[in-house]
Amino acid sequence: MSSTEELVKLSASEMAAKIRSKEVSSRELVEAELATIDAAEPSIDAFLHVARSEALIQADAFDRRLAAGDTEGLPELAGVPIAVKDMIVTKGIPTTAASKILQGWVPPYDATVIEKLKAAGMPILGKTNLDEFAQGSSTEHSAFKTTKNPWDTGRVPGGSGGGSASAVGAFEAPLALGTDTGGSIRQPSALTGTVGVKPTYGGVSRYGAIAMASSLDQIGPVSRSVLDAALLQEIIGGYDKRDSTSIPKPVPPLAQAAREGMKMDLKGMKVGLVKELSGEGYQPGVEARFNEGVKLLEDMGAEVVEVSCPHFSYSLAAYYIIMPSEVSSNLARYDGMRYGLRVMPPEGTAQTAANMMAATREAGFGDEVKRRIILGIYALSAGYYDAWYGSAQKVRTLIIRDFEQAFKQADVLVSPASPTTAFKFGERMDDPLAMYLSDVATIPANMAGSPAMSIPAGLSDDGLPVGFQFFAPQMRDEVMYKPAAALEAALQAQWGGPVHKDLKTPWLQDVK
Ligand SMILES: NC(=O)C[C@H](N)C(=O)O
Repeated sequence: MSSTEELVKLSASEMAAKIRSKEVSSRELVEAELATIDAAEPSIDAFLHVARSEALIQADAFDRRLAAGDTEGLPELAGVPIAVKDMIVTKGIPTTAASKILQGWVPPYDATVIEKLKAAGMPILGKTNLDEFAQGSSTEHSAFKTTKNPWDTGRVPGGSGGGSASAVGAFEAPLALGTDTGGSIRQPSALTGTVGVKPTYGGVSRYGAIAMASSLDQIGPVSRSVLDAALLQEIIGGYDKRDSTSIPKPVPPLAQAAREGMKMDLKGMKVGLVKELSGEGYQPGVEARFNEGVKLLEDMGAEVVEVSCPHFSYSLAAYYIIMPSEVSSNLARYDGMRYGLRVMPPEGTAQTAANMMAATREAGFGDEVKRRIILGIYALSAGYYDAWYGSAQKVRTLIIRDFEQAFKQADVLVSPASPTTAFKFGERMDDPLAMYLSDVATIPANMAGSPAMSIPAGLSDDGLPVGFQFFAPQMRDEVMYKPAAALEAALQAQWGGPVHKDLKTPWLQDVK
């Protein structure tokens, strides 16, 4: 039996191989991750809730199934534990969206992706921290705690899914689920040296994902390797009749594409460098690592061309009209009537339903959420609707056309995933625009509904991880997995292992 540290540093597919060869049980893996969580949480704070007993029960059930030889239909990652962003509902396990307004709510049902994880025999370790209702880029807007970046605990892990990214980055979980509305999987992955994928819109069911901006939201994988992300997306993806935007098509062969990529041969592939996603505002160390990555793609036989997507420059502005509009409508359901917090109006005020709702929302929502609800209501109000919301929707169409044009010139597009490395706590909290700009490179894919992913591209001059982003055409997610796996392999050959081999993990020292 390996030590806890050795075990938790394995990739998910390596863990799965050890389960199959009976070297470890699912229970042993869960126990190792729980011990790591206990040791890491005082410094990392990635979890809002650790589902200790549920995870052990699920692991034992899987181990019994394996012992009985009942393995039919089980995917490759069967038995491997996973963490889940607290934006996804889990039956019997508290789900808060990191908001006081949902504190204490225990969902009576599972999201489709959770049902699929359970069917795959994957124990759920717990629920990870996020910016309240997934609104933010640093996880500092959580109503409960701030998650630290394992590469420097004085810095943010990105957001909104900083909890999932840090949990995977700090070896508290081999895998996690996130949600990505404007970059909330990819930007935290870039900042923590993990792999983060936003699948095609409609490729993974949103049933049971707490709605932020429904036309943009998408659930996706966080992992420490490209192959692990592919294997996980194959498990959670596919048609679901309970999500009206779900695409009735099978999941593309993602793991096969990743394995193809690991052969490091990209002859015949055209890679498009997105001109608008570099230059001003991009940290020199980020651009340097990105350019080296592009060079490696070329060395493996890819042809690199520059493509222009002129309307990408408007995507942040249009996103900040469309997203708050949808937020203002989706968050209207938190009315103190049905679930979560209820605050009665102060004494001396009329005890009406309207006053109760106002008091509940005043106490239950944080400042960033209130800011977006106000922006959204304004953008949708009579007289402003056409000017704001209507124009933003037109920009969205132009962004979709930019992608269509670009994919005529290249098979896959690339850019840095985040213009900067991880920033310090507090640095962007008083300046919402600076915070919003963190997502400038990730938002275009959400606007177009197309798939995109970030993989580690090494460390910048400041010693912090840099994310390399790939974009693929809609419903062709496999197209990005091949070059991503190839680049990962080429980089690892250069570094002598995955990027996190250089991560100092003092919290693991005392874990037995
Ligand atoms: N959920 C996301 O992708 C959110 C994005 N970072 C935002 O603040 O809107």
